[in-house]
Amino acid sequence: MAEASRTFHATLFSLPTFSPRFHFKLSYSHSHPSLHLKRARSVQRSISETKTMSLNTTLPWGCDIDSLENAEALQNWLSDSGLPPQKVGINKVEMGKRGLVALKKINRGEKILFVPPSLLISSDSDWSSPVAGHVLKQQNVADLPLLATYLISEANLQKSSRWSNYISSLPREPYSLLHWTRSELDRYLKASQIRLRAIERIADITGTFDDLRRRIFSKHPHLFPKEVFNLVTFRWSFGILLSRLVYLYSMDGKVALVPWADMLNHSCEVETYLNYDKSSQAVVFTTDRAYQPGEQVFISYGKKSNAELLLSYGFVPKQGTNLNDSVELPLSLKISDKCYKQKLKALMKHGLSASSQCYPIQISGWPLELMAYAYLTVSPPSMSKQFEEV
Ligand SMILES: C[S@@+](CC[C@H](N)C(=O)[O-])C[C@H]1O[C@@H](n2cnc3c(N)ncnc32)[C@H](O)[C@@H]1O
Repeated sequence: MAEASRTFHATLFSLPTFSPRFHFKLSYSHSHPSLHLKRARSVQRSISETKTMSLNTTLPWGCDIDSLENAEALQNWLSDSGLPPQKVGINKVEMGKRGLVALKKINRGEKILFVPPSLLISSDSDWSSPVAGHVLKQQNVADLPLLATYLISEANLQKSSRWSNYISSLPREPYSLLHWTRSELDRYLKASQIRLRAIERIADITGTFDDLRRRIFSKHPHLFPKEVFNLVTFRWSFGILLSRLVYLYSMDGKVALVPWADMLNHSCEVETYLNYDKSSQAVVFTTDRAYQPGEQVFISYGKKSNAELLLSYGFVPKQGTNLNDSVELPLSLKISDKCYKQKLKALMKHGLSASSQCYPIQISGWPLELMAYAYLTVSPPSMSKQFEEV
């Protein structure tokens, strides 16, 4: 297998998408999450202010999502390209800066959007520069790095790419921990597992880019000039993919960018996800509530903790609004326990160890396994016959 595919294996398996089915192992903070996430929210602003400067000068594509720049052009292009008339439109919103807002009354249980497959961007989309696509596919580059390269290649073509209007509407700087420096991660995510996952993710992306550069880009500089295909543009394209890709369960698990649908913001209160609807042959979602004209329409990006949302999407929901928020509690067996050996034997029978077993605690509850571990650790010697049952 190509090195790039291997390098990206880890990241692919923690890929966030707008789907509950891509709900991987949760990562929780050891310190009080609301404390450092509050800091993270404030640093998000100061970091994006400083970073936008350098990225603005480097990236000649995308837009500033604080404004509605390019939104009208996107909507016109989408309707010319087969998107049917919509009950929602892009507007400025309180949660998520830009979002989709109801233009008419939308009923509960109604399907909306209807994005046709011809508007989906996936690893099998046609390249405007077919030779570049062919070279990458010949080298068995995995889907995610392939898509990241595709996005840069099309972005660089500007008006000559068929995706020009879409790319112009993407954030020039996607909110993402990928843009945080190591000292910012260490400072603001101190003692949080998210810090390690963000460091790993940045290392994965850097490693994947280095591998592509060494094996492919440097050998075909006319197809992949380094002024265009570099770490800055890769961080941008991965930031876009990680915060916007959609997992389409009914399309055999295809992972794609879905223009228009990716303007929907997340709400912890809704339980509805994007999917391909075979009967309408389009990407839709079914509302789980009614919306009045002017109200922002939301989907769910999955049942994720605040830390996970910060890691993949660069935002933290308002304090106390996310019932899926969780913190990981480490439990361990004291070596000074009078029954250490017997208890360890009981734990090992269940594939557990004496040191630091971590369990998620949510507002709504905690796993039975946590209770069992805790019962065992506090059981007195008189209960030694029941250790294994616990
Ligand atoms: C799929 S895009 C949604 C559209 C995005 N607002 C835009 O203007 O391009 C995901 C990004 O939207 C923002 N977002 C989504 N839901 C949010 C929320 N509840 N609060 C704050 N930001 C949110 C985050 O920046 C996230 O990375």
